[in-house]
Amino acid sequence: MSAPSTPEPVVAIVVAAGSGSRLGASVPKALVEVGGVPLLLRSLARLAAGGAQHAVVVVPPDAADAFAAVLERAPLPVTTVAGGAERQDSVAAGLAALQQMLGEQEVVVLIHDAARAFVPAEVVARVADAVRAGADAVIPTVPVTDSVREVDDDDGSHVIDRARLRSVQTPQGFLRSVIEAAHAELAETGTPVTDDAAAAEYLGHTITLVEGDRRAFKVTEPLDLVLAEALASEEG
Ligand SMILES: Nc1ccn([C@@H]2O[C@H](COP(=O)(O)OP(=O)(O)OP(=O)(O)O)[C@@H](O)[C@H]2O)c(=O)n1
Ligand SMILES: C[C@](O)(CO)[C@H](O)COP(=O)(O)O
Repeated sequence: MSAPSTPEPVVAIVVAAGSGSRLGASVPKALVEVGGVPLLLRSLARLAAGGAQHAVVVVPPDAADAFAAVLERAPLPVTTVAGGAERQDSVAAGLAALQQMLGEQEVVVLIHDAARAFVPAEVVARVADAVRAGADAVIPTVPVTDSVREVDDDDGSHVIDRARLRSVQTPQGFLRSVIEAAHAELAETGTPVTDDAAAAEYLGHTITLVEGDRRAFKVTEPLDLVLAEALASEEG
């Protein structure tokens, strides 16, 4: 009888290098405090509670000191690396840092937006479990609740069946070998994507959808902070 295989460790890449121009705060969005706690630390706590053992935090190159000061309070071991101009560049920087840390060791990688600071730990665990169960690429999604129309070239529009639509959240989970190869291919071909599942799909991998949660919303605009503050005070 062969010994049971050891499950791969879970490492998070938390992209926090965006400026948050739509939020319009005086500090990078990941450092904006909600209930007195920066969004970045809230995200890290959720990832740790969901099973992440280490995090690579991708930070804005011009704010490294401010991030280092906040990360002294991180709830799990972290490595920091400077991000790039687009989210995709920041993910690539995080993957390169993982390569430096781990060589070729296979791990489950959870790629998460720092701005999705209230993602429940159960969603994090659900994504990691699906990767461990053999899925190539796993994303949490929620149904779309508005009616949706697509604008046509002639200024008209037509309705889209929302029953078939899903909003995509993070963390998105992959075996490291899968997402590293995908991002390398995108860089080679200069192909832009808005999320990492699209990167994996570009290489032909199947995307597995798991149940997300409305609380994993992305803090993007000032109104989102109202909901964030309400969730923070509900938690105490
Ligand atoms: N060059 C970039 C751009 C975005 N992000 C990160 O990717 C996540 C999703 O991006 P978004 O929330 O849209 O953040 P911003 O790009 O900062 O927002 P905006 O477009 O309003 O400037 C965020 O956690 C953000 O910090 C990043 O690491 N590097
Ligand atoms: C990855 C993502 O959160 C999935 O919804 C999203 O694509 C990133 O946000 P952005 O506003 O497109 O940068």
